[in-house]
Amino acid sequence: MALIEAHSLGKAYGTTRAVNDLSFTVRPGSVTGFLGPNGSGKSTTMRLMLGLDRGEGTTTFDGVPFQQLDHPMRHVGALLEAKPFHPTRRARNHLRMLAVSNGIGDRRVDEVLALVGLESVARGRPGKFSLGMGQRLGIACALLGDPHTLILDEPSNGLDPQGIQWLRSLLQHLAKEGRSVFVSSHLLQEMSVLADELVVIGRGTMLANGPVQDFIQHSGLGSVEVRTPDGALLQPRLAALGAEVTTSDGTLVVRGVSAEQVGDEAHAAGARVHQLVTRQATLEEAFLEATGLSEEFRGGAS
Ligand SMILES: Nc1ncnc2c1ncn2[C@@H]1O[C@H](COP(=O)(O)OP(=O)(O)OP(=O)(O)O)[C@@H](O)[C@H]1O
Repeated sequence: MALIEAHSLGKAYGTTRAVNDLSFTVRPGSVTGFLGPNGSGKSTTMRLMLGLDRGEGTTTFDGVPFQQLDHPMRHVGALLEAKPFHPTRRARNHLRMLAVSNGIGDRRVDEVLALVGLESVARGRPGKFSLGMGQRLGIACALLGDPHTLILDEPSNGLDPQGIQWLRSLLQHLAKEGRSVFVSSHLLQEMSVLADELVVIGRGTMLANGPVQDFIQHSGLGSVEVRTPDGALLQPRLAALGAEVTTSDGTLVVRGVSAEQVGDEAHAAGARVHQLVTRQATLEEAFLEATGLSEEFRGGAS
């Protein structure tokens, strides 16, 4: 078991509410993606979960708050935005220091260095590491205690495409082993293939929480595209059902009704259908729709 339960998390900076009454659970065996626009409160939420910021609410790991865990690194592995590496302390020594203070043996240090692909630079100094190498060292720290729970803030930052694919397989593998993985990312395409569940926030407030597929389907942005020479027969029937219908190149683009309903109406109207395609919204489209009104920082039109 490795259940994370966050209850009524909240945090204000002066008069700004960065996080507002957030409650969610991260189930063992799943990757839960944490999405929100810039400045929506993701990093603050993760710090609150780990007791690194003072605020409202509680987070428990199998029922126990982070501060009350014996050897916390063995229970919860965390990667936060600010990397606390000493720039001149060699990577392996940094890991060894962490290991000793958490009762973890040297063998595990070498294991995690190999796991993140940093064996060849184990004696290198993080100050000279690229962004991606620093990120891999951060992931090694998070994995050091072989924890059953991971909280990772933008772990794919600075990773190249191979690195992102590697990280995806690693996190999915760890989740399959029964661990809980809570991970934030701005890479929505990546999140759509990585995550099972989502927590989506805007301006510190919960916008959606549940399976990725539900979030995409509820967006209302999916459509059914019908290629028909008899659009004039079909269109009014679909409109009468409440569908939103637009035409493009002899194809009706229908929103708000299912493919079955479109097929049935075409049959009833005697309209010939040459092609009928269901097009699902992308996670990016669903995310933009859900967070559109809650963006903290919005660029002007170019
Ligand atoms: N130390 C701080 N002092 C004052 N305000 C802060 C502090 N840290 C964060 N904030 C504010 O709290 C809000 C949430 O910030 P946070 O960094 O948690 O967002 P985020 O979702 O992680 O953003 P990003 O995606 O850009 O990393 C923002 O309005 C930010 O300006």
